[in-house]
Amino acid sequence: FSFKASSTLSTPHQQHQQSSSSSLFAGGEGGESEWAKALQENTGQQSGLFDKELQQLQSKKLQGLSSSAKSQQDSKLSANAKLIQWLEQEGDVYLQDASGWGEAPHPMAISTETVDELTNESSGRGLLARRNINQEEELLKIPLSLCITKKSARKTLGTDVLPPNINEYLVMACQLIHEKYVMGDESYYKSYIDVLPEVDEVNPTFTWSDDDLQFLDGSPVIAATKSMQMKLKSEYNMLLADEGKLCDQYPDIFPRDKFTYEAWVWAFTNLFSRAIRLRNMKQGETLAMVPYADLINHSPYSGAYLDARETGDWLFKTGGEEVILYADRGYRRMEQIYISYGPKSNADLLLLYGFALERNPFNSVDVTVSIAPRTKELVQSVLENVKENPEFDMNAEIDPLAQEKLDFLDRAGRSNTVDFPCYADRYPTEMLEYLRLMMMTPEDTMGKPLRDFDYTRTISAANEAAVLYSVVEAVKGQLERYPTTEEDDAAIIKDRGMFKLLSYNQRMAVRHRRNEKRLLKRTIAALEKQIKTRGLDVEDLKRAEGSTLGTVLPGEERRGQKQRTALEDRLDKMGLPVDLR
Ligand SMILES: C[S@@+](CC[C@H](N)C(=O)[O-])C[C@H]1O[C@@H](n2cnc3c(N)ncnc32)[C@H](O)[C@@H]1O
Repeated sequence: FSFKASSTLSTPHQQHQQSSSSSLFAGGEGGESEWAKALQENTGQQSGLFDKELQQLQSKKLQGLSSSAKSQQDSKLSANAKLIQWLEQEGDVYLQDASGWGEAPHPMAISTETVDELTNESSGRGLLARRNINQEEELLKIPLSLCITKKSARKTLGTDVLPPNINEYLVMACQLIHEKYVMGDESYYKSYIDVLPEVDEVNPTFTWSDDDLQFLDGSPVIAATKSMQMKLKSEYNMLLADEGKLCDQYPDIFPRDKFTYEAWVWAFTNLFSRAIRLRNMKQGETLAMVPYADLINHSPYSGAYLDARETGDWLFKTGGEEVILYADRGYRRMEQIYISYGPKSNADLLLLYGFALERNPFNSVDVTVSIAPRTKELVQSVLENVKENPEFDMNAEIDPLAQEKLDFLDRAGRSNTVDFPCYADRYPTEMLEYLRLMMMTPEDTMGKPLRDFDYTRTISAANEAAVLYSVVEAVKGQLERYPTTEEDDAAIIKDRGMFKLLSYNQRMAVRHRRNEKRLLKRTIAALEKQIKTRGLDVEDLKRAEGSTLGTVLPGEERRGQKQRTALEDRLDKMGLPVDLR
């Protein structure tokens, strides 16, 4: 089997569609050779041509494998088959490839091993098209009654033990631990729990060792990871482990030897990388672990996403709810099906899902900008300590608007530090507004108060120049934090033999830091071009570049910030309690 062989399955028109869709996925997701590789992988179901073909290929492939790899493969296959059986029995989910009464053959099958085409790294299990699939075809339907949610967790562990206002991540983590470590073979969800990966199969950065994290030195992912680690530990202690908490209060339900911190980290590894927020529920929204649906890998180019709907047809509503997925486009037989986990940057993916993409249109790097307004006191104190601050501009002047700027920020509930996601070609308006304000001079205000200006728009050419130059400076500052250059990283990756010797985490880290540097360099180039094309680099606007106002003062960057970091914003959006400090 090869990609070319597949063309016998499709019409010329379909072939045209196929090649255009595979070029869309040239970022290592669904490209042609991955398609061919996926073909050589495997599924766990017994009947039908598709499975027979795959089994034949499978046995060929297994010939080259060690016996431990073979037995690992076998146990994965049997876990897949058991999951499908469980879903059919318990949820009446139709997953067969044969047509039945009123049911079309199920369009997908589980592959136990998929790989990223560009990096050749494993992406674990995935779902493949069993046959050609039309756009908008229904791909799956899983009843909510089989999902793990806050409701199922409270019901399982006791509604009196876990109060109604408890955070859904925390309570679902408890149910996951309960099913895997307390109930084990007796768990109702056993077939589902058995296909959930271990921590070392996912490797989100919050589970990395400090040695591995060192490979990310300079990257904002480290701070995000450390915050997350602290957060997980304190949530664990506050809910379960501290004196008088659940392990003490209800030792039968929360036995300490099962509700360990390791189990907690396993539960969160699975929650962060697999739980889905269903928004279209009868009663608002809910976070859910959805068996089978959570076997679908991520592509930032996919237009498909999972959501809930009420069961039954338009005439007879049955009162239940189910999770559904429609095809975002046509798929050819054997192609891997992807959904979008949302517009996530590589840093987010690495932190929560344990992988990053070589091509990601949503990629960004968090950059901190902090402009210290030069009040009289500040300038004096810095000049007094000039030895410690050699980079400080000796001609620094007091900014006559400094105090007004600080008061303005204070009234708006803002601090003088912004942490913003830097994309190669766009900047958040929040950052531009902040910088426009901080760069105001008496020539801009002409005596009017600062609050009379609209900072969502350009104030003056000189102000805009100062803004863009300070973004360049902040981005350069971020680049300087890395101990190695992009070229160093590229050389490490290029030496394939050596690169292979690094662990998965280390390889991910090197690729990631290189991609961050690439993005930051592109940002600088784009900004410099913009400054030129907008005519902002002319001499009489020089106050911008040489401005005493545009520099980040030593030690000022993180001091006294009130505002949340970009990570906290993301956790907030995910529904986690976010007060990390
Ligand atoms: C919802 S699960 C998808 C199924 C998963 N592959 C499995 O084996 O169970 C999400 C996890 O799949 C992997 N994954 C998903 N999309 C990926 C991609 N495009 N590249 C690499 N790994 C991916 C990551 O390990 C991620 O944490």
